[in-house]
Order: sequence, then structure tokens, then C-alpha cells
Amino acid sequence: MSTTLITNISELTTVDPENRVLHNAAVVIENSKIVWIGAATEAPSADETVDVEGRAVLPGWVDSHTHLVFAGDRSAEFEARMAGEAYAAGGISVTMEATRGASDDQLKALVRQRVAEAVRGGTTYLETKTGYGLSQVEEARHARLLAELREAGEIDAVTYLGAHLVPPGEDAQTYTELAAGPMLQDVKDNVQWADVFCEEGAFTADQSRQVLTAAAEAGLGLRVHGNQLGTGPGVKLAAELGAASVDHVNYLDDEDVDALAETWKSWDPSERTWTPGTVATCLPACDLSTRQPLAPGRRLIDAGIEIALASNCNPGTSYTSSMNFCIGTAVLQMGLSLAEAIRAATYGGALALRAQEEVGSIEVGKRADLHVLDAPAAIHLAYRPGMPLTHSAFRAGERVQG
Ligand SMILES: N=CN[C@@H](CCC(=O)O)C(=O)O
Ligand SMILES: [Zn+2]
Repeated sequence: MSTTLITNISELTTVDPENRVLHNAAVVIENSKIVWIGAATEAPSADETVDVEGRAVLPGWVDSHTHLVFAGDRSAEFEARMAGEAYAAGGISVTMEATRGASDDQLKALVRQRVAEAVRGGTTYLETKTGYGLSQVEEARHARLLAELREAGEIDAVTYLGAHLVPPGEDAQTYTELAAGPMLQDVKDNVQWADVFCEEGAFTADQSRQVLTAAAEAGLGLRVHGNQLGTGPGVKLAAELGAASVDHVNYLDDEDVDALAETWKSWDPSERTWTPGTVATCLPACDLSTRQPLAPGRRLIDAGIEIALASNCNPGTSYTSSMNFCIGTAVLQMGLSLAEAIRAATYGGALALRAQEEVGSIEVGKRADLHVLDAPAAIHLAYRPGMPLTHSAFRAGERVQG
């Protein structure tokens, strides 16, 4: 049993149910868990002391939406978009080709490199997806590689996204049957979640429902990419099927907002009890990179819906894992307060992964996932956008950065 005292914290943003922000604070970690929080002057002694010298500390980021298994480069597509081309789902097949050509070792090394980048930016709990394989053999291979990384404790959650795009030249209904049938059976033991891209140019509501229903029967939790490029059925489908999250949510009509709000009726946000509903995950870096309107985070929060902020790190629409950037954008351009943005990128992400009992806030009994900023207060994340503000990070009590 080993204990670590982290002390001389100028500002400790707990994201606990009372949203407490403590000053001149300290935290004690025992092995992988938080065992004490309070005033630095009252802290118990520990085996090791880490003096953060007046820096701000907050929970490690929970990045609930990434696509890290890919090879190849799509910077030319991005450049064309900046010159006025529209984003289209078809770009996924460019990455599919490049990814199929990479060996297991190459893909694992690429994922590890991207996870390391995320950790350097303060991410301590991370989900990632398959979805650039798009054949039974390739999706199974990507799921297996990710399961190996999860077993090694390098990532936290794995999602099956076989229904990302109908591969060029294939029949949509035949591919849907595959994704809901044999492909799902091959991946199901290596993943915890299933996702579909329910959008014009990807999968219809009926096709998405077929894959998600089969995934639920196989014991997987559900998530949906929806309403990214226009209004559509994704959000309502996610609410109908009790998905843990619907991600993108750029184009929402009143019925979409009502459907999501309805899922949160049996949730008490102050006590954090009863059943969580469908989290609306906003992806601001993606919205900027695809020149879509920023997701309406303010409207969603005001409607009583829990939101998450995530990076959506992928080669097509959001080639960044910087959660610090997402926070800055949410505060500067989405009308969120700093506290709301931090909560969305920590506790909100944890809710989206149904990991809220384990991570997402600094509370006694939770996993010791801490993000130390090179700043005296967390508002510097928006006040000094683009600056390298991650000083150090602890994941399950281990120093993983800094
Ligand atoms: N929307 C669907 N999938 C990814 C983009 C995939 C790509 O273009 O490579 C996303 O979340 O934005
Ligand atoms: Zn995505």
C-alpha cells in the first residue's frame, strides 16, 4: 500500500455533485484511488509528496469519442475543404484503403502514438473505435488489436463501428446484414460498445436500428453518430433505443431536443442518482474542421440534457486529441461557462461511457485521474487558448505525464 500527497494546489476543480472549487487544497492518493481531499494545511502525511507549486488541478479529461485505428493521410482533403469543398462521408473509404494495408504492429504503434499524444494533453480515460476496416476480417482485426491495448491498460473502452460507411461497390442492405450478423459476432467479445453512423450517405434509420438492435442483443452498450451533416433520424433513434450517447448533434429540431430531454427525466443531476439518459456529445474540433455550425451545447444544457465534450480524433474530420482546445472553444464560442465545459469533458464523458462511478470527478473513492495545469486557475484554458497548459497528469494514481 503506497500513499501520495499532492499539495499546494491553488485551485482544485472537483466536478463533484456540489461543483466545489477548493483553494489552497491537497489530495491524497492511495494506490489507484483518491482517499482524501481538503485544505492543504490539514492534509495527512503520505509516503510521497508532490508539490504542484500553486498550479490548478482538475479531473483528467475523459475523451469519450475517438477513432485512433487508422493509417494514411487526408491532409489534402482537409486543405480542399478549407478552400470551399464540403465534407462528405465518402472520405472514410480513403482511410479504409490505407488502414487495410497496415500490419498489426504498424496499427498498434500508430494507436499508441496517438494515445500518448492524448495523455500529453491531460486525457486519462479514453474510448476509441473500429470503423476503418469495413470488412469482417478487418473489423475483427481492429477490435482484437484494441482489446489487447485495453487489456494492457493503455485505453479504457472500445467501440465497434462496423456501420461507419457502406464500402464502395457493396450493396447497402447486404453490408448491413453483415455488420448486424457475422461481423458483430466476430467482434463482440473484444468490445464494450456498438456505434453506427446514421446519416445521409452512411446508414439509414432502419439500417442503423438493425445493427444497434443486434448489438444490444449481443450485450453491447449503444452509441450513435447522428445529425452531423443535417437534420435526420439519428438523435431520435438514439433516444428510442436508450443509447448512452448520441454524438455530433449539430442539426437539431425541437423534437430532437425534446426526445433527448425525455431520457433525462429519471435522473437527478444534483444527487447524480437514478438512471442516466442519452448524453449529447459535442465535438467542437470536428465542427470547426468540417465548417459545420458548432453543436448547440448551450441549448442542450438549458433543456436539462447532460452533454459531453470529446475530441473525435480521426484523420477525416478532426485530427486532434486536444481536449484543452475543445474546452477553449466551448467557452469562447459555444456559450458554455468554464465549469460547464470542464464538467462536460470529465463527468459528461464518463456518463457517456457509463463510467461515472469510476472516473470523471475528484471524489474520495474514485480512480485517481488528475490533470495538473501549468496555470494557477483553470480559466487559463480559455484565456490562453493554444498554449501548452498541461503540466502533468496522473492516471489511476500513476504519473503518466510530466
Ligand atoms: N462521422 C463519422 N465519422 C467520423 C469521420 C470519419 C472520417 O471522415 O474519416 C466522425 O466522427 O466525424
Ligand atoms: Zn466519430
